[in-house]
This record gives sequence, C-alpha cells and structure tokens, in this order.
Amino acid sequence: MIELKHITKVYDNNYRALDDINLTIRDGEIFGIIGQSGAGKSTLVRCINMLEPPSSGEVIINGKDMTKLSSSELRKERKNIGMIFQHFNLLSNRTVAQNVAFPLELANVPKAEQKKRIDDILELVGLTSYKDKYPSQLSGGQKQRVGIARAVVSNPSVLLSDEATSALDPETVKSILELLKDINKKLNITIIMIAHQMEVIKEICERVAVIEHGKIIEQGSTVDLFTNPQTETLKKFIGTVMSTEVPEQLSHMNIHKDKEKEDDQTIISLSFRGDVTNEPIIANLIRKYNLDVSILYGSIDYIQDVSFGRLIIMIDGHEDDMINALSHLKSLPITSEVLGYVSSNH
Ligand SMILES: Nc1ncnc2c1ncn2[C@@H]1O[C@H](COP(=O)(O)OP(=O)(O)OP(=O)(O)O)[C@@H](O)[C@H]1O
Repeated sequence: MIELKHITKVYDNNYRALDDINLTIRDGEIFGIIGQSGAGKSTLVRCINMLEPPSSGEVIINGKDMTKLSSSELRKERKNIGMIFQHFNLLSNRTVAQNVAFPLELANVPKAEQKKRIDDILELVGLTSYKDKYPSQLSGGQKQRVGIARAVVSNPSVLLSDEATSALDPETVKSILELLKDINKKLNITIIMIAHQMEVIKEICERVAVIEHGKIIEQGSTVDLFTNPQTETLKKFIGTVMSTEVPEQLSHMNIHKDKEKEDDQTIISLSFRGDVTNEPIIANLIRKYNLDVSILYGSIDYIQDVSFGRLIIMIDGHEDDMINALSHLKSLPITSEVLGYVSSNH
C-alpha cells in the first residue's frame, strides 16, 4: 500500500507545486492521476520515489516512510519502484537486451540470472526477436516496451508511469495500455499512471484522483467519477472521451433552452449504466403516460467492463402527462435531463 499524507512541495523559488496531498493507493491496483499541464502531476510522482523530496508530509510505501530513510536505505527501497517515461529514456548505444540489463547490472545480479530474467521479460513484452536491436531501430511503441521491460525486470512492487503513452499514436497507446494491464495482473504490480489523456484513465485505471493547482480536487472509482463528476475540470476532461453535450448530429434541429410555443416538443437526454434498470423506459412513456416518443440519438460507451448508454428522445403529449413522466424518470436510477425544446414544425 502507498500512503501519501499531507504532502506539500514548495520549490526553491517559493512555488507551491503540491499542497496537502492525501492519497491511499491499494496493493495491485492501477491508480490514475490526471490534471492539466502544470497541475503538479510530475512533482507528485517524483515525490513518491523521492527523486524530489517533499517539503513536508509522509510517503509511506509498504509501511516505510520514505522521507525518513537514510540515503543508503532509500537506494535499497527505490529498487522496489520502477518508472517509465514519456520519452522512454533509453540508452542509445545499448541494445534492447543491454538496456533491460542495466538495473540488474547495477544490482550486481549474477550473469546467468540476468540472462534468464531478461529473456522472460522480453517475452512478456513481446520483444524477444528484437533483443539485439538498438533503440534507433525501434518504433515508439517498441521503445516503450523496452522501457517497461527495464522498469519491471527487477520485480518491483510499484510501477510509476509518467505520461508513458503521451508521445504515441492512438493504436499504439491501446497496445501499451493492454501490456500494462497484463503486467499488472501477471506480476501483481501496483501501477500509478500519471496522464493528461482521459482515454488512458478510462481504459485501465480502477480509481483516479484529479489534481489542480497542486491540490486533489476529486478522487474515487473511475466509474463513479465519470458518471457523476463534481468539478468543472473533471467535466471538461470527461467531455473529451464521452459526450455529455448535445451531439453534433442533432445540431440541425435548432434546440432552444426555453419553451417558446405551447406545442414545442421536449428533448430529453437519458444516461444510464448498462445494468441499472429492467424497466422498459420508452415503452412506459408511451403506454403509461400517453406520450409520443421519437428516438433521436443513441450511443453506448464502456469504462473498462461497465457499459454506459445514452439516449436522446423527443416527447410530445399533454402537459400533465409530460410533468408526470418527467417526475417518473427522475425516480429511476438513471440520469435524465431536459436538453431543450424544438418547434413542432422543425
Ligand atoms: N524545479 C522546479 N522549480 C520551480 N518550479 C517548478 C520546478 N519543477 C516544476 N515546477 C513548477 O511546478 C508546477 C507543477 O509542475 P509539474 O511538472 O509537476 O506539473 P505537471 O502537472 O506534471 O505538468 P506537465 O503535464 O506539463 O508535465 C509547474 O508550475 C512548474 O512550473
């Protein structure tokens, strides 16, 4: 378990990059930290491995407060923390196998054991046939696979990923995220993912913290935060991967916020987790409330294995029936929102 307690970092120029950060990261989970550029993400990750000692607070990893260790104890504990970077940081004059060997050489691991571990880890990351190539002969995704192999070859219990997929194209991002998921399971390694791309969080992080101006402004399970974001910052991030606004396809309908005429039709957005209700919602609006219902738009999205549906419908009927139907929708475990109105001859 990793516990960050009241972490504050004030740089020499008096800039307060982290302000009273409190976080608990469980063993074996993939935890995301998201924030805009300059929010303090890299500073936080560098405080976790003590490359940047915090100005105050405690960094407790597996029961040991890293801030209280002597430099030789710290060197020993750091072996338990692997790290991967946005620009891979590979040694260009070493082959793939020699890059991966580097931390084992520093730890004086016997040659025969080094070879076995390197072979095993290169197989895990899918680079066995590239072991004698140099970094300049590899694609970005392959370079990051080498970075990952080097970070985990010494069997650390924690892997810190500082924007490790930011320099990669979307297809490669997916394959690297799959690899990290695989490594998380097979090696039972706790992964902390620093990211500014919401896709990364959505794809693999079970829990997430949002950081802004050096403070954590929201944290919780990814599914909860995505479905019920509390801050404008998180709403903006989510908007980049899941639509919460009126979809582009409906822009021609000229939806207005206020009802202008008596016979204007109402546009409603319904959002729901895949398994929350067995009620035939649309059928009931028609049968029980005598409404005319047209489906205008539907989408389904996934956060890891949980599905999220979104339906935009247009309803028309008697005023009283509409009010009762809307209040019924509010009583269901789904999110319903009146997006606006369109004139009946739209
Ligand atoms: N050594 C330093 N001395 C002074 N200020 C620093 C130092 N390192 C970082 N900062 C400042 O601290 C703030 C947080 O920086 P940090 O790199 O942690 O942010 P970040 O969220 O990782 O951003 P990015 O995504 O752009 O890397 C920034 O305003 C930065 O200018």
